[in-house]
Amino acid sequence: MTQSRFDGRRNALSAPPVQGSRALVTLHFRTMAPTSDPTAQPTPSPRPSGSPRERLQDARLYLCTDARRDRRGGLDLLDLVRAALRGGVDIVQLRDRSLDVVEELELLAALRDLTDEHGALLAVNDRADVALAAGAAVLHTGQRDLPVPVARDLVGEKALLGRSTGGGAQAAAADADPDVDYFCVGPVRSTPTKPGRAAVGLDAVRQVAAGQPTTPWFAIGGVDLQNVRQVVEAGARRVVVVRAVTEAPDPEAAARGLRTALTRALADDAGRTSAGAGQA
Ligand SMILES: Cc1ncc(COP(=O)(O)OP(=O)(O)O)c(N)n1
Ligand SMILES: Cc1nc(C(=O)O)sc1CCOP(=O)(O)O
Ligand SMILES: [Mg+2]
Repeated sequence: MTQSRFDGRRNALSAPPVQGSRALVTLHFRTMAPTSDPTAQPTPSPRPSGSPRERLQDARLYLCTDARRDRRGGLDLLDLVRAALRGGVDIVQLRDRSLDVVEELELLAALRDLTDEHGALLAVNDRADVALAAGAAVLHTGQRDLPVPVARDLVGEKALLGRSTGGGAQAAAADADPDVDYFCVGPVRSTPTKPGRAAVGLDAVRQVAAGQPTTPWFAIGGVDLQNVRQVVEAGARRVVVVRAVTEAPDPEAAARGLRTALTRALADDAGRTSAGAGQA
């Protein structure tokens, strides 16, 4: 596992962190050890280079994961994320409220090395200060988190802002907001990963797709290999998953399988209908 330790100094080797109009946080990290497994085979990245906003346009598969402190008998966090990236994940979010800020920043520093190596995007959940400190490309907020204008003011213009919605008016508002770079629609199915949140169902996905949003959007909640085609047929072009990768016995194979299924379903759907043409 990569060892990244907080030392309060700027990492001269890394790209400068995204700066907000109000630079509340000036903490930076220095990577203390090689970031990749020297025995691992290099994986050619199919992902395009370009700005984070350009890469978001091409993103299809987004992984949220907790810190895997108990490992559940499987891979630790960095091995899991490395496997998921090899399998074709485009965006990785660390979502774990049990972490204190120092722990979260240490893990984010290591995750940033990994996502950078793979041309993927790193996302921080909820906290603008942590996103800034980690130099993450993406801050994701929900309906009960920082309001979008406040989040934008804190993280600055370069950062990508993601927003959770339950579809309907929330999705329409997110799509109309120029500060929202992407939004999510869910939970498509009820999920133990988000207890207490009622499923919005595939109808909500269909309704959002029918509105032909211009902002990139993802379906989330209970998405897996078995139902990803249905989700695409309902109009989604991108998906977020948690358990489908984090609880898989082979997370790399799981991510690759999802990616392949998504790509095939998208190609078939595009062949069946032109309604998807021009959709974000
Ligand atoms: C990519 C992505 N989509 C949705 C969520 C959920 O956000 P939120 O509703 O704020 O709930 P928490 O994750 O904060 O519990 C997300 N985090 N990421
Ligand atoms: C983190 C999260 N947000 C949701 C939303 O609807 O906003 S659903 C969800 C959990 C998705 O987990 P899984 O893929 O394991 O079902
Ligand atoms: Mg949140």
